[in-house]
Amino acid sequence: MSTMGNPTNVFWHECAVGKAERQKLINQQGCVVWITGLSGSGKSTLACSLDRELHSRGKLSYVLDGDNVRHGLNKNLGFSAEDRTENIRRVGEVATLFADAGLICIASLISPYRKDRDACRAMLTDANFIEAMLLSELFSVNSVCVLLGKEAIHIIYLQVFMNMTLEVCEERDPKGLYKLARAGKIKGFTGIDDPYEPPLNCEINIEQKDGVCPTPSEMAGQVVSCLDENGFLHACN
Ligand SMILES: Nc1ncnc2c1ncn2[C@@H]1O[C@H](COP(=O)(O)OS(=O)(=O)O)[C@@H](OP(=O)(O)O)[C@H]1O
Ligand SMILES: Nc1ncnc2c1ncn2[C@@H]1O[C@H](COP(=O)(O)OP(=O)(O)O)[C@@H](O)[C@H]1O
Repeated sequence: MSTMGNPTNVFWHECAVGKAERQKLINQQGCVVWITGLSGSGKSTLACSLDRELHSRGKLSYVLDGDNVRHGLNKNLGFSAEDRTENIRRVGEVATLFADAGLICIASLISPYRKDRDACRAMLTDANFIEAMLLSELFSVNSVCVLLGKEAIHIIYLQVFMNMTLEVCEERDPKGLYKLARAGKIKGFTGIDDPYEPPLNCEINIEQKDGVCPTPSEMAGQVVSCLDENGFLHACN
């Protein structure tokens, strides 16, 4: 019998404490900041800087970094298209749980394929969220919470694109992986002989200006501003 696919005879068990109660307890709204980009584009650097900035603002966050998750939860996965899809799916599911717990979950993975990122966005979206998004064009997210009730916004997903050229990433090459990939010693390396599909729908685009890359704290500032402007750093009363 297959263990994959939709489980049969398995039922959802509602717990005594709901998301709204958890959020109220820790005075913040759970959401996911999903950072995508080439190896060497600065995903981990931004994740750490953002984590530190949120911590200093009294917000509880947690980083799920591709490299780190592949040491444990996903250590049975490689870099085939199927394994990358499963890697993204699992991290998306874990990020959903963290956000449901009320944390700001920062996921930083190459996540090269659009369909996998879209599947995560969909995982973190439900009918209430879509309704909230429509209303949020008229009101701030906090107003939307009030209008729709505390449970209205279940989970929010913000995608950050590290929009760095392959040349910049290859020049950095802190782990020497591009060099190995160019020498044919790593097969299927993203950007070299495996595709990276840039987002069409990211909320935050981080790029060089006049050939200069924003500093780690400027990159974090850009994300914090977006979270703040959209009300995610305020309590949802
Ligand atoms: N073939 C291949 N392609 C890309 N990256 C590779 C590969 N082999 C190993 N690595 C190292 O794995 C890190 C990327 O892991 P991710 O989980 O983020 O990848 S993915 O989202 O499943 O594509 C990546 O880390 P970052 O450099 O931080 O992106 C690399 O260190
Ligand atoms: N904003 C930045 N400006 C200059 N160098 C950076 C910046 N962000 C990251 N780096 C450097 O680029 C390299 C790759 O960054 P890293 O965060 O490890 O990327 P990724 O996680 O996408 O592989 C590191 O040596 C890091 O110090």
